[in-house]
Amino acid sequence: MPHAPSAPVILGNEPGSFPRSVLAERHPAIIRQVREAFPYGPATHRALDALLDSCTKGVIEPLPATAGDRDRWESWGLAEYAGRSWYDVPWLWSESYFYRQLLDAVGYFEPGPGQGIDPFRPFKLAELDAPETDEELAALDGLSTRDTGQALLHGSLWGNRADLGFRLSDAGAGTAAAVPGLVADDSDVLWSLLPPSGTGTLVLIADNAGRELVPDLLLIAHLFDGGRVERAVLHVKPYPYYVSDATPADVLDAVRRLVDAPGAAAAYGRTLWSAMTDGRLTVRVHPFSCAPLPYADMPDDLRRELAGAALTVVKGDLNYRRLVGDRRWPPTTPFAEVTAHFPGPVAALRTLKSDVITGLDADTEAGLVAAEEQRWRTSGTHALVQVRA
Ligand SMILES: O=P(O)(O)OC[C@H]1O[C@](O)(CO)[C@@H](O)[C@@H]1O
Repeated sequence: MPHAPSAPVILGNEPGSFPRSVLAERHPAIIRQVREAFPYGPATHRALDALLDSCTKGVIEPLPATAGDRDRWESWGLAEYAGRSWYDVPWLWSESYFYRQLLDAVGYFEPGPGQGIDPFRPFKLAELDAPETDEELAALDGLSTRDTGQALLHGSLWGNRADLGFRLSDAGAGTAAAVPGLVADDSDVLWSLLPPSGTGTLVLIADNAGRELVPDLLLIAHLFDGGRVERAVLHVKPYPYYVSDATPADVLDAVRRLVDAPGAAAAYGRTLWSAMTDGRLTVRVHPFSCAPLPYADMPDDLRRELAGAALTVVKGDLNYRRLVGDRRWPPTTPFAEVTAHFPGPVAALRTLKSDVITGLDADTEAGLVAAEEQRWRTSGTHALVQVRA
């Protein structure tokens, strides 16, 4: 068996690093934002205070004995990491566990008034209702048939920039013009895996709701309309995660937003509506979608499902980190090598919002470093389409 490539796992403890700033600054900001989202009662405020204390000054706490997913989390690393500093464990793990603990603080999992209430819903709905969303949908009316596929692929790709958590630390991120900064572009290979008259299944592992999920859905509708796929499976998160990650409720809100829109957007919405109604488009929530682990560790049932897809499209920065492994790879490490574990053809569509990168050619890396030192890795102004057929 060929030997799998490796590189150091990213932790949160390096002074001045991006991961450290997420743990030390972004997570407290998210707690503040959630605190103000709803008129929570005193017990929730106390629980949020305790989480703030734990994640800034304390250690990783276990889940309550009543938590239905406690065993799962123990096997995902909690047994090993409880009692350790949030900064000293893999950053992928500590970020993911932060969101699990945040939901605990607002009573998301326990019977009571907070059960099932998405603490991020006000921000997601505001984005879906924003005038920018109207403008993006109106632009569909002007697309020429010849370019539609590529335009929708780019819409889905750059939609990943509109990430609510990301905007907490970069106020201009959602509005600045997208630099035409594709650092890798395998879109020809992607289209070759989805030929017209395709009879296969597309799996799309979604990332953010709102202005990312809408273009993801438009892309899926386009693939149905063009006969490039027979079925599509949209994987979303089983519970609110990373502020804006899509859940099943967000999918329904987005499809309704489309069917209620004027012009071409409504036609795409109707394609999706009927595909959902007759079962060609299904929404899946797999527990592993919120796991703090790389996809190399995916469970067998998910592995079997993805093995049967004509293509799995993996959206966004976090999913990229999970796909290639959240490690300090030399940027020229081949994408095909770090995704060799994946059970079928896979495409990553991602704007660059964290240090992890693979699959660059040496000239591209040198050009980016010369122009921006290392800022291109996290600024969200560059993007990639990488495919392993
Ligand atoms: O929504 P996306 O594209 O997965 O981005 C979320 C990103 O937020 C961060 O976790 C930082 O909070 C990124 O590094 C991460 O990967």
